[in-house]
Amino acid sequence: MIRSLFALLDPPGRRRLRALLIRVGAAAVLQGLAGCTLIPLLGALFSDDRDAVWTWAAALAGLVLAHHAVLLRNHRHAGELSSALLRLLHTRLGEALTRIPLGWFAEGRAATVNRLVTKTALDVATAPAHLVAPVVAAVVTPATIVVVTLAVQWQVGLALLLGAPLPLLAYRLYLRVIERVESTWEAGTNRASERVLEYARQQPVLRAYGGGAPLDRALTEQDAGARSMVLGNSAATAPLFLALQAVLTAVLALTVMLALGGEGDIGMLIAVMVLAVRFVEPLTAVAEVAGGLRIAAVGLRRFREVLDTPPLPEPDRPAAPGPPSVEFREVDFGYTRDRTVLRALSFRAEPGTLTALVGPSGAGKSTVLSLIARFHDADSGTVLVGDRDVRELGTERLLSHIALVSQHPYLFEESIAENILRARPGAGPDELDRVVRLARVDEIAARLPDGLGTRVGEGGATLSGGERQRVSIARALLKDAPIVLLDEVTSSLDAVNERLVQQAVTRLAADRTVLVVAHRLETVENADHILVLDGGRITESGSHEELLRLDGVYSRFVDCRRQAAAWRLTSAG
Ligand SMILES: Nc1ncnc2c1ncn2[C@@H]1O[C@H](COP(=O)(O)OP(=O)(O)OP(=O)(O)O)[C@@H](O)[C@H]1O
Repeated sequence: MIRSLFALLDPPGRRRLRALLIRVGAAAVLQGLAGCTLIPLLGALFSDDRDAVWTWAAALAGLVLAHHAVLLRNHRHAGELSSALLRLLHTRLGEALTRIPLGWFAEGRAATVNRLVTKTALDVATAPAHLVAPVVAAVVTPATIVVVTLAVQWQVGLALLLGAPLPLLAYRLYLRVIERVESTWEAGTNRASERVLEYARQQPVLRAYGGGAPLDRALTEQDAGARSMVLGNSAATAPLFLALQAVLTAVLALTVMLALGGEGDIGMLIAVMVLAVRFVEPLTAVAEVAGGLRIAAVGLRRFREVLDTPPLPEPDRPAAPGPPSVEFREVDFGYTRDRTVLRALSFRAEPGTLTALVGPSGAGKSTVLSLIARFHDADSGTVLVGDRDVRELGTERLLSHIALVSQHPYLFEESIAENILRARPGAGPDELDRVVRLARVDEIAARLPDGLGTRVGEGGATLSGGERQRVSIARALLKDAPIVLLDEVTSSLDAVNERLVQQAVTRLAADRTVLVVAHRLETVENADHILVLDGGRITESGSHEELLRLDGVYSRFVDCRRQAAAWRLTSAG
């Protein structure tokens, strides 16, 4: 753990930790030496040498005072190191989150990040202050006592030396048990955090369909994990304390035998007995903090897993893209090694055209968009934007050329205007006005009490799905990127909203290269090029008329949409 802390810290932090360890070591030596002065002190007492008694009593008092003075300073320094470490962990995590491939966040990582920032960072940061000192003392103080005891009463010194591995073995066993129960508990706690977030956010769905069951299950699983953690902890602590008591009992028995056999004077033997107790004391203290130490070590490993997640490789000098085409050349991709989602996918979208992606659910349409925006890199083949490999453009330059409008756009808990201005914070009121009109957000603002200044709640909760998508289209219009990746809303919108969203999409598409995961017939019919995806492959491609003539998957898709539209018209009528 100390090694991992060193690896994590910056040079000043490393210097601080090194200085703290040296001072903690010095405090432990002073503690050991203070104990050892008992030998001459008790010897002087029993031989009635008053001068020597005062001298050794003064030495003992001096060592105890020095030990406490160093401890006091250590507490202050450990506290400073902890707060520096906490800041560093938060900063490093913040930096890592901006570098990690965007696809990483799609895999339910919100609870993990939340836990790292709140609990795990504290567990790790407080480790040097509360946990490292007992560990260092557990090694240095007994070592000092062994050295001195070997010098004055070698039999007892040897017994201490030979007995020391027993508690160490018990400690290793303890760590192994704790590691196993800790990881089950941690996984359960993470799952419970995710379900709690879901429970708080998705109350309408839960009330409509019932089903607090997943949360109940997750909490039960977490309880079971916590129970096995407590049970495992006490089961593994017992052998540790037993080992310590065994060493202590053996040493005390040996001392008594030596006394009865007339070896050494009585004062020294009593002092050695006291030293034997002091020998196990720091080891007992470390057993008490071992659980916390383990939790901090596991926390540090979790931090490292996130901090060491490799970012996508970035070019030294990002290339400049040409006219905004998008091309896939023989692209294979899978989220996991064992499942390929896109297979040998090839197509080209010319600049200024609209390409519609259609196909059954799970065909890989959204995955195509995520590879263009480089949320992930292709496993093989090449994705080109502006006739350049996206890997040569670098993520920052690539994303500056792309506007993304997702099916469920996220709006921040701020006003509509602030949400739109995120695309270009320096934009003036005229520009804001223009995109608001183009995306038909003016129609939303007119109905709201504070117009564009109305706050929209977490995630845009106070707006409808269609309204949220119009605000996000305005945001994309303000960004004015030459390439637009659009995932159309699948949920059925009312007729007015549908018409307004369609108008907004048409204006966004003008003069841009658009790739749209299309669910609306009107969008598909107007596309320059249609790609039909099935099972990660393009099974049909061409214009609307060409594909209808094939009488295949596309033609069935169109029939389906027409029936749905007719049904909606009939039911509206
Ligand atoms: N983050 C992810 N991790 C693992 N698998 C994923 C992930 N995202 C999508 N998939 C899987 O990849 C496949 C393609 O998903 P994708 O979302 O691209 O399909 P789609 O055609 O857009 O579907 P839909 O129309 O339902 O949105 C699916 O089988 C899906 O389960």
